[in-house]
Amino acid sequence: MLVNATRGFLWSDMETRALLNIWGEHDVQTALDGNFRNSHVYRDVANRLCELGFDRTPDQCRIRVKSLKRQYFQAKEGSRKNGQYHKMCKFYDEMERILSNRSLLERQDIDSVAVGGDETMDEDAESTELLQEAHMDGSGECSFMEHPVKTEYPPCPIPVTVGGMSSFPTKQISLTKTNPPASSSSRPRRSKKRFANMSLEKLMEKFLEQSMEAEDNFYRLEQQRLQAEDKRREEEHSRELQMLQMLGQIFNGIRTPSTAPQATPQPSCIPQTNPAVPLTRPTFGNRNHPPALTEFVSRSQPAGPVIERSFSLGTAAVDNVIPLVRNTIPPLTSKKHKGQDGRIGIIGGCQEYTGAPFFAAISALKVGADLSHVFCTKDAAPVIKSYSPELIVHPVLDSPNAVEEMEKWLPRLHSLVVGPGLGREEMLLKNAKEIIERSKLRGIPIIIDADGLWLVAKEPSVIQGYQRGILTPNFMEFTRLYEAMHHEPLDSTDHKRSAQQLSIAMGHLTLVLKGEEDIITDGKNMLSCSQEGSGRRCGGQGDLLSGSLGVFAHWAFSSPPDAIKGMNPSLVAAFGATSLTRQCNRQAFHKHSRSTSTSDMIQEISSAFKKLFES
Ligand SMILES: NC(=O)C1=CN([C@@H]2O[C@H](COP(=O)(O)OP(=O)(O)OC[C@H]3O[C@@H](n4cnc5c(N)ncnc54)[C@H](OP(=O)(O)O)[C@@H]3O)[C@@H](O)[C@H]2O)[C@@H](O)CC1
Ligand SMILES: Nc1ncnc2c1ncn2[C@@H]1O[C@H](COP(=O)(O)OP(=O)(O)OP(=O)(O)O)[C@@H](O)[C@H]1O
Repeated sequence: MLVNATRGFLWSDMETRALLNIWGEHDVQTALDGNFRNSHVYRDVANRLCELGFDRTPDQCRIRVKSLKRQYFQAKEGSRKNGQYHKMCKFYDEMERILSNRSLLERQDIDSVAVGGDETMDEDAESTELLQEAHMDGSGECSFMEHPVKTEYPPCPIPVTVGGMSSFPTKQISLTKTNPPASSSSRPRRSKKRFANMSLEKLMEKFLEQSMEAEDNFYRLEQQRLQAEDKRREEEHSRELQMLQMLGQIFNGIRTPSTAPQATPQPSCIPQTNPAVPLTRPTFGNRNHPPALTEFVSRSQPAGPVIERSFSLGTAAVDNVIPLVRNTIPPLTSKKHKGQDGRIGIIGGCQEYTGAPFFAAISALKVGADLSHVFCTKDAAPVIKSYSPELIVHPVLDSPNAVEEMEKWLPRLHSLVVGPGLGREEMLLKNAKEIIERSKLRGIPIIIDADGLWLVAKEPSVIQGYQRGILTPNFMEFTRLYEAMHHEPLDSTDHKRSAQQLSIAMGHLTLVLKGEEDIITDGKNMLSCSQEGSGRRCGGQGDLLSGSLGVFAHWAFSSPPDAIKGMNPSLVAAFGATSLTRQCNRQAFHKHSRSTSTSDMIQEISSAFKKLFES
């Protein structure tokens, strides 16, 4: 889902930051280096931006980057003179970070690279041109007098749809007229005279001030337009929900007794040593499916049109899912280096809970990640570290600059698991929220579990609509989320329907409702994993699931779409992780029966993985 439709030349700050994050990636910069033609690189940039929900063409990305570089180089040049101009480039710090290495190279290349106005010129040539434009020569003549600086605004008024906002300040319109680079012969002489007595710095300062003012106006208007759009979308969304609920009620009303859900829980498939003391947790609601290994649910019974449509999209054969998971698993070859098969981050671990982040992190390693990082509080770190020398433990979650400390690692992480053992302290939840926001900008798959779901119940917008987000609630957490989103008690007779409704309300986020059967849905398709486990419900099984899901999610999102037959990568990953968790539970139970603990299950990851995905 696109969070942001194309808006021509107007770029919001969020969109620009996302673009800069992608453009600043090492692989993008390397691809741009020394490539005369860069259209394929910008195609890739536009694709990645699209994955974050921003719809931009490769050309728009390239022009935006070019414009940002121009602003940066001008500000940098100005800054060299009086230390003030850098404040006038909104994204100065970001550009500085990205270009600090490149600019040296580019400066050396100035003489060797051809300068031209061609928009398809290669990256180095663009930078050279930008540097030259920003450069003021020794005679005191500013080069931008010769080549008036192009702003990112178009040469015509901007169409704004929100009422009362169609006219722009005259200053802004006059600025747009400086857009086309005029040749020195066609430049009006008058303007040169008018500026002749002004000092160079004053002139530049004036120009930049006007640019900033114009830019601010655009952003203000754009923000108003977006707010209006958001409001409209929210209204539409709540109308849809109302419809869905009404249809659900109608559907419940017309269901015949033979198709009504049966509330009687099915017994566990594993024989229990003492039937008088059942080991199974009481189940909630309908549990009436064949004892198949897996089930790809496609509803054919009468349902309201909305539900019917949603389910009709998801029809795949049961046996197709495990092979798809297999297709995502990277081969073990001697050609790879450490880290390539997965660097997973776990956000969680506080004074009370040190086991949960450990279980999640070590499970990620055992499934096949190369590196597993835990970001926890200061007092939890030595404890977690003492469990295993294999984990990289960062005691930063409660530090004053926690977000910056964690953000430093984001470019290196392939996926993030937020919540195991996080606790519910306000400050920790705030830091977790901020790091989720920043990870979203980078397109990192984010799995939210345990206390992370507490945060989502309080502030759903933190993850709502993010297509690489996966929620893994147990029944309690699910109820909390459902009621927060729907403002009414959960009807626990039909888990699948409720899970679908919640996924839709969360913007088609993938949801794994854990329980006697694990229900996986993105609101359109539904998978159910009822692989035989056991009746043993020791704490920490959910952590094993979320940690391994971090790895499967990274693999699934890095696989080409045809490897997973076009299926949503989150669904494939979730199916892999739930099958594995249940298989571990089953194997551990065979060895340890009632004493089975999560550590015993973790011991089984290797053979369970082999059995499910490599045999
Ligand atoms: N070794 C460690 O360090 C571990 C640490 N952990 C960490 O602990 C933190 C808190 O997590 P949490 O799940 O205990 O908290 P919360 O959501 O308040 O639920 C508790 C309440 O919900 C209920 N309940 C639970 N499941 C249910 C179900 N399926 N169906 C129905 N009811 C269910 C249950 O009700 P009861 O049966 O007790 O009446 C109970 O009252 C979190 O950070 C987590 O990661 C764990 O990972 C374990 C290993
Ligand atoms: N009633 C059940 N029958 C069989 N398996 C179950 C049942 N409930 C949970 N499971 C298995 O345990 C896994 C974890 O679910 P659980 O409800 O224990 O999560 P959790 O409460 O979040 O765990 P944690 O203790 O780590 O917080 C599920 O994915 C499923 O495989």
